[in-house]
Amino acid sequence: MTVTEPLLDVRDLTIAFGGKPVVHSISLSIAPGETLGLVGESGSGKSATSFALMRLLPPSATITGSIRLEGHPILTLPEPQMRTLRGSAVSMIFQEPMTALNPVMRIGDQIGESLLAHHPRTPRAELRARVIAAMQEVGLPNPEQRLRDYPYQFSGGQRQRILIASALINRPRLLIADEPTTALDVTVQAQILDLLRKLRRTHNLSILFISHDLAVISQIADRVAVMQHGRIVETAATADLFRDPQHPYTRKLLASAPTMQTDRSKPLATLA
Ligand SMILES: Nc1ncnc2c1ncn2[C@@H]1O[C@H](COP(=O)(O)OP(=O)(O)OP(=O)(O)O)[C@@H](O)[C@H]1O
Repeated sequence: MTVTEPLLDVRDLTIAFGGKPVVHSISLSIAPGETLGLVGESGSGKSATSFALMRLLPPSATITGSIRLEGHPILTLPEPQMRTLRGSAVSMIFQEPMTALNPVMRIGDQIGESLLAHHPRTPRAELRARVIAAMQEVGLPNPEQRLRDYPYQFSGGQRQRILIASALINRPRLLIADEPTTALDVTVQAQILDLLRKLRRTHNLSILFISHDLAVISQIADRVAVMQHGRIVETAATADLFRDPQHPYTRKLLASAPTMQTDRSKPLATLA
């Protein structure tokens, strides 16, 4: 792969369920270290798109077009190779961490399981050290003691940190974050966004950040793709999108986000 090649390159991706298209010929790309925001209202096809990138859509879905991740053709790759890429090249975090965590498994074992899925022969002491390091990196307090705790013993924000630790322990190059802060209150949301920004910097991580909330996206994305009814109607650098939205739907999204500064004559403080 040359440095100019995108990490993720999606062309003309169409997804249909029962013959009914829900994603229509979308194209997008993400460069190494870049964060692309994907915004759109509920049902616009954001999650279907993200599951297609992981090749985790149910067999009932018909998918056409192409998805290349670090040059790998995701839609035609044999399943064993795809399993290798999941976790090690691309990982995903979701809105509700509680449902993604196993409630009866200690969190240290859950984070360790992600590592073992790709490195099954990791010696026990090394596994423990890697889990503790991963917990430290995402800001979980007292990792040596807390790795024996269960998910219910953590707050919502801490549970999202556990999932982030799990998702990143194999150092994937792309993180798909599907509404990762939607279930959290505003203060905790800001902390998780801070953490993602820090991890992006430290690891040159690319992020596909999915949200219905343009105000949240503006705090993290370098570029934004706006999705409506399964189509990407506009893609622009975040600052440009806010200053000069081209599509009527983008303008509608901007207008319906009252907490956001939409005065186009001034740069957005949050985009610094
Ligand atoms: N497994 C499935 N079977 C049938 N239809 C599906 C399936 N998954 C998604 N859909 C349909 O695809 C469309 C897009 O859904 P999707 O979940 O991708 O939207 P979204 O933008 O992520 O919305 P939300 O923010 O509410 O999750 C919806 O009409 C949904 O009902």
